[in-house]
Amino acid sequence: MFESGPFVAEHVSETDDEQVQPNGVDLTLEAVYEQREPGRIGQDGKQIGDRQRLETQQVADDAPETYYLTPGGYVVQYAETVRIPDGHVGYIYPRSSLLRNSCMLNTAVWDAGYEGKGEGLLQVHHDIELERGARIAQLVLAEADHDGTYDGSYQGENVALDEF
Ligand SMILES: O=c1ccn([C@H]2C[C@H](O)[C@@H](COP(=O)(O)OP(=O)(O)OP(=O)(O)O)O2)c(=O)[nH]1
Repeated sequence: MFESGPFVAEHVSETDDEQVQPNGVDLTLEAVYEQREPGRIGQDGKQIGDRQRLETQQVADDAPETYYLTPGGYVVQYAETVRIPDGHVGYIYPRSSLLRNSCMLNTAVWDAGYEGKGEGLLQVHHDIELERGARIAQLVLAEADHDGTYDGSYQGENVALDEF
C-alpha cells in the first residue's frame, strides 16, 4: 500500500504546504552538476566521477537563481532531507511538467533507513529553465518488508552535520 502525502511529509524536511500532494511530497531543486570525469562501478565498490556544480543565472528580475540547461545529462540534488522509515521503500517520480517539456528525471530505489538529500539524473532533450527551489519531483512511500536497513556510502549525503 502507498502512504498518503501527509504521511510522507512527516519524513521529509523542510516542506511547505504547497509541496504536500495527495499521494506524496514534491521535492525541490537544490543544485545541478555536470559530470567532468569518468566514474567506475566494479564488482567491489564504486567511484563517482568528478563533477562541477553549475552556476545559476538571473533570467528575469523575479527569477534571480535559474539554471538554463541545454540538452545533455545532469545530476540534480534535491533540497529536502528525506528519511525512509522502517517498513517502507521510497520511489521518486518526475513532475509531469518536466516530461511535457521534453525532460526526464531518472531515479532508483530509496531504501528503508536511508537519510539524506538524494540525487537523480536529469535528461534534458530540449533547452529548459529550472529555477533553484522549483518543485521537480515527487517522493512516494510504499509499505515494504525489508531485510536490514540502508548502511551504504550515501547515508547522510549532502546533509550538514548540525542537521543530521
Ligand atoms: O534516485 C535515487 C535513488 C536512491 N537514492 C538514495 C537512496 C538510496 O537508499 C541510496 C542508495 O541507493 P542505491 O542502493 O541504489 O545505491 P548504490 O549505488 O547501490 O550504492 P550503495 O552500495 O551505497 O547501496 O541513494 C538517491 O539519492 N536517488
